[in-house]
Amino acid sequence: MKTPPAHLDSPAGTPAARLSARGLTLAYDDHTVVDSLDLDVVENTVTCVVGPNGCGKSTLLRALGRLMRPRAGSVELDGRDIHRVPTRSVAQVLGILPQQPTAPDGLTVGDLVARGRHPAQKWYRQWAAEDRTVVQGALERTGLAELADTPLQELSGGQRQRAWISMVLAQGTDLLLLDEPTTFLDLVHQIDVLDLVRDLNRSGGRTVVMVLHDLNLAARYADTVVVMRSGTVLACGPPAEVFTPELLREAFDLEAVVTADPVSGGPLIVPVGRAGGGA
Ligand SMILES: Nc1ncnc2c1ncn2[C@@H]1O[C@H](COP(=O)(O)OP(=O)(O)OP(=O)(O)O)[C@@H](O)[C@H]1O
Repeated sequence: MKTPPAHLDSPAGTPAARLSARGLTLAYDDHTVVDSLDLDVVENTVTCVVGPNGCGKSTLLRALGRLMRPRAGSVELDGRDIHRVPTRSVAQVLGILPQQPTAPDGLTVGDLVARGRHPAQKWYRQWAAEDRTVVQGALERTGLAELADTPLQELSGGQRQRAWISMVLAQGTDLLLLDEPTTFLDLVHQIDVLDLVRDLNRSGGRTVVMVLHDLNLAARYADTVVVMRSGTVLACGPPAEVFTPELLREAFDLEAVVTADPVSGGPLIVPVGRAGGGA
């Protein structure tokens, strides 16, 4: 994939939006899923949230994206409780790709990506040449330009995932929250998407928080890894410091060898088996 065009960058000269969680508790009915969690997302970096199934990663991401109200504590955007910030203002700085996004039947790829522009549009300006350029740039950036007129339901899982990523890109926000952006993607497209995310961060100034299951991809692409277990943060820091055999045992019940990734020089996790030798 190519370097992101300038119009997909964050607005020049504007300070990056700050996102944090303070004593965040999230629950579904009486089931507490995230418990008194504190997190400061460092601006202009890539943060990967990892952890075993069901530990609360998606729930945390949804709350960070204002899709869920906390039971206690808060999510703060630039120091303000995110639920006190108007929806449109949030959408202008924060784009979220949930785990299982849904779209109405018949929507084409181009229509979906164009929807990403809505928060950027002013009441007096419905659709401008700039919006068209941004949508086209986002489609090209994810290799979908030729499928712009294709209905979403006719795409493969991987193509559909890239269409949603294009929509979030077209939103042009400072902050990108991505839940499993590599779901359904083959290995080459996984690397393409994560290279794109890194480009958007490195040359586009975006702050990225993404949930990833693949620890080695997290090790390669994250500046900071947040390791969750049972709704709390077990460890947070650079992958080389966080991914130790002890931590992997504690967080994932995984016995693993941690060696050097011959490509990135960062940690490479080689699973051995379940810690304790159980089935
Ligand atoms: N909409 C919901 N209603 C009720 N319970 C939910 C809902 N969504 C998630 N849960 C529960 O909350 C817990 C955390 O789920 P969550 O999806 O946040 O975990 P996760 O770490 O993202 O998991 P995975 O790695 O499997 O995607 C699980 O026990 C799950 O069953």
